[in-house]
Amino acid sequence: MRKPIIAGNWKMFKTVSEAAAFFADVKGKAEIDGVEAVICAPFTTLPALVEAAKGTTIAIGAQNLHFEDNGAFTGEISGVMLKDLGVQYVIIGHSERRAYFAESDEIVNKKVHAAFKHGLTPIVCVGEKLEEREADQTKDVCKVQTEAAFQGISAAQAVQVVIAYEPIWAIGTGKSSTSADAEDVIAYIRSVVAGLYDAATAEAVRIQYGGSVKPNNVAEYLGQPNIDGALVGGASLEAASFIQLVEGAK
Ligand SMILES: O=C[C@H](O)COP(=O)(O)O
Repeated sequence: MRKPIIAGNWKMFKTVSEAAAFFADVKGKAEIDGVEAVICAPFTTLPALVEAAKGTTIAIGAQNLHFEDNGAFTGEISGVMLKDLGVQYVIIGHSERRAYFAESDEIVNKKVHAAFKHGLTPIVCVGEKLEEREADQTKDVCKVQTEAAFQGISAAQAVQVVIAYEPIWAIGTGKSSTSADAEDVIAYIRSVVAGLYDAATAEAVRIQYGGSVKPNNVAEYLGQPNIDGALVGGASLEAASFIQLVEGAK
């Protein structure tokens, strides 16, 4: 039985005081039996959030990490540093990182290895561009990205990975994939994982949908047999909305 997981991706939003105020508002309310709630926040807010989350069921995640432990990589943050803070999750390979920071499938894979090396749970993003969707390449793109991300990852590690299927054309646009389309692609991604490992491993992996998920559509996605949660950008920024998203995943 896969536990539903709602992860907020704040992207480049919120100061430390804004993050603290948000957490005070969701504490207790976004803690719902049977649903895992995660907040993936900017690096600067992580120490305060990790501290605030102590004793709660809300997990804190980062939005990126470097694949090396340390070194001359100006501006980067490593898994060692995130683990040291008490961070539990890390988003890897978000389409914005792939598009604006030239993250290749190979880099994504190195980052997945780095996350496991430091006991962080990766949320690995895959998904197609609009032109790839229109060219009927959605499943091919997701297959290539998924297989690359899992390269060299053991079955014992694979079951811990959270995959986020995010069609790029649906991110921040208000144009969400239909729940049936998202289910179709996510079921396919699960079959790709089965091909890499086995049916039991694929059954255990949690796969989220992401792309214009809102409180009013989250339950529809989560109602699909293969959709185990959501990675949410815009609608995760307001406390009331984040609480509704977690409630909607029950
Ligand atoms: O990581 C989250 C996704 O990019 C979705 O963002 P959105 O919910 O604002 O469309």
